[in-house]
Amino acid sequence: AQTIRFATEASYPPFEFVDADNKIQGFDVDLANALCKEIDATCTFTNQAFDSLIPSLKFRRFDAVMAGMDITPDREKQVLFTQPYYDNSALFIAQKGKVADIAALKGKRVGVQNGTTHQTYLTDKQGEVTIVPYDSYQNAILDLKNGRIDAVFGDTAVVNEWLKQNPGLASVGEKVTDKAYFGTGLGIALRLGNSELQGKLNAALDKVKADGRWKTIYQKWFQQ
Ligand SMILES: NC(=[NH2+])NCCC[C@H](N)C(=O)O
Repeated sequence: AQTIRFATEASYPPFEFVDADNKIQGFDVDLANALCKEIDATCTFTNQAFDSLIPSLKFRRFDAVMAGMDITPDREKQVLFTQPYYDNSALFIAQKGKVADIAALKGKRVGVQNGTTHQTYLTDKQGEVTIVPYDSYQNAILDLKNGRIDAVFGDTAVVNEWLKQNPGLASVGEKVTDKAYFGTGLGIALRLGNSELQGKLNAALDKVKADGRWKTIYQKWFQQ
């Protein structure tokens, strides 16, 4: 059977995280395994910095990136995406009672992970905030709790997870859905030209979406 080498950045529950046994787990991993089963492939997962995923994919260190990655026009110039496998949006989070709304973020320090759409959006659209880049969102949340930064900007599903774990934090303003930045959903990134693998994964996605497997995996990770 074919082996598909997946890479991710595993500090982003519930999409991907490293468990107590040092195994990479989460929605993306379960979905990837369902797709691989469908196409009779063996799948492996490795973990590395988010901003190095696309460059390493191009260098053929692995075959696919599944990392809660938004399908955006910018990235589509560099990689080939599957059809969307999850609808996405973004949300700000801060200490409860500290930031009234998005306008109140003016002049404040906002943490984002390097290489994310959140970082690009703030750079282009929120010139008045001070962007504080992190290697991982885990470290950004620690700094938010310690008061070193005023807010963090991340994917809505992940922000909701942080809210569950941290009663002292609250979301700020409405979800941000600007398609130019947050795209048309999350996709699996492949090398440009790898339409063979794209075709297989898209057909497998159609299957698992239609037969209820997608929903089962969704409920496991996104419903408490
Ligand atoms: N595994 C991760 N750390 N993912 C971060 C993804 C952030 C955002 N959805 C993006 O595509 O840029």
